[in-house]
Amino acid sequence: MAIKRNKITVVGAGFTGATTALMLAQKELGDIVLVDIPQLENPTKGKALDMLESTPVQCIDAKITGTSNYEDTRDSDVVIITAGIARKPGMSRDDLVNTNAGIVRSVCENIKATSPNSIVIILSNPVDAMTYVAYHALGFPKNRVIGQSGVLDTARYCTFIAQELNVSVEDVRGFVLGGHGDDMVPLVRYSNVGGIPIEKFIPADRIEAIVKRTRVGGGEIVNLLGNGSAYYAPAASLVQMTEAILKDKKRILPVIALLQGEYGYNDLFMGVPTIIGGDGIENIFELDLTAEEKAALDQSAESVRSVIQIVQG
Ligand SMILES: NC(=O)C1=CN([C@@H]2O[C@H](COP(=O)(O)OP(=O)(O)OC[C@H]3O[C@@H](n4cnc5c(N)ncnc54)[C@H](O)[C@@H]3O)[C@@H](O)[C@H]2O)C=CC1
Ligand SMILES: O=C([O-])CC(=O)C(=O)O
Repeated sequence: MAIKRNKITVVGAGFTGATTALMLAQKELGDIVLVDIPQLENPTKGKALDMLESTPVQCIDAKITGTSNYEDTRDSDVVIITAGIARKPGMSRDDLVNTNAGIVRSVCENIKATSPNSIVIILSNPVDAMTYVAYHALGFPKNRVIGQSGVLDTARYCTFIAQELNVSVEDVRGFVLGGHGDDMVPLVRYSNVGGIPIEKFIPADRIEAIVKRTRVGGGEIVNLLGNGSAYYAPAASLVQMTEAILKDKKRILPVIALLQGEYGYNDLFMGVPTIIGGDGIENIFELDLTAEEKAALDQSAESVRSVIQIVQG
């Protein structure tokens, strides 16, 4: 039997989508189809061709194509949705909800028709609510609909810890729970450097500053860029999730999952630690939380719920 190459579709060929496509290719995770709207078909083809022409230089074997026709995405193994508008300084992610809900819904109808067996990763903001929209539009089992927030938020948190201690980022471990908003919950108690709790190294006021900076990490980049939002670290996060799926790595990653009783929440999409492998979300870990941590998570859950209510109409 011939061994099949992985096929990965990236919907939205803007900053995050194009960067993700290139990073996926650089890891040789499969052949990549980049999709955008018909009005942007030529620029999308141009970006894909430009990336493809970099492959001999980079010694990469990956086909990269651009299109606006979902037929070209047929039977993708993984579909990444980055389609939608991004915020500008002064806006919150929630300001994007109505526009992006319409976009994500229409994209998902196409994906459902052409790649019914795919695992779908959603990036478009406000991402917890967009993952809800995608889940309902796709009708796929919950393990195959995954939102990206925690990998990125954790990457920012770990960057700041490594900077604070001037140690390798490789030795920093931690994770961030909750919604992808300013009340997300970096879990200090479960964070360590080389296995040693960060509280042994970093004074409480500095930890508090790192937690605060993590919570507004997206906004910090938005303010610096001036005309859009982050894309390098978001793309790297999407690639890590895709690799975990396609290589069935069973990585422990914080992602947005449908909660049905976990942590006491029902029918809520929010960031929690999971096992990510060939079946998508293969398990959700329920951690013991202190009363303070649970109260912070409740507040984040409430924020997510209020945005989900907008898309419920
Ligand atoms: N969850 C997260 O951690 C993050 C989420 N984001 C979100 O990702 C989204 C994309 O961000 P960027 O790539 O920077 O924006 P961008 O504006 O550079 O690209 C978005 C692309 O989506 C395309 N698009 C719009 N409607 C479409 C449709 N119906 N079908 C296909 N493509 C469509 C646009 O033409 C554009 O090329 C935004 O909503 C942003 O807020 C960005 C970074 C991190
Ligand atoms: O901040 C934004 O609008 C984009 C995003 O979600 C992030 O970078 O965390």
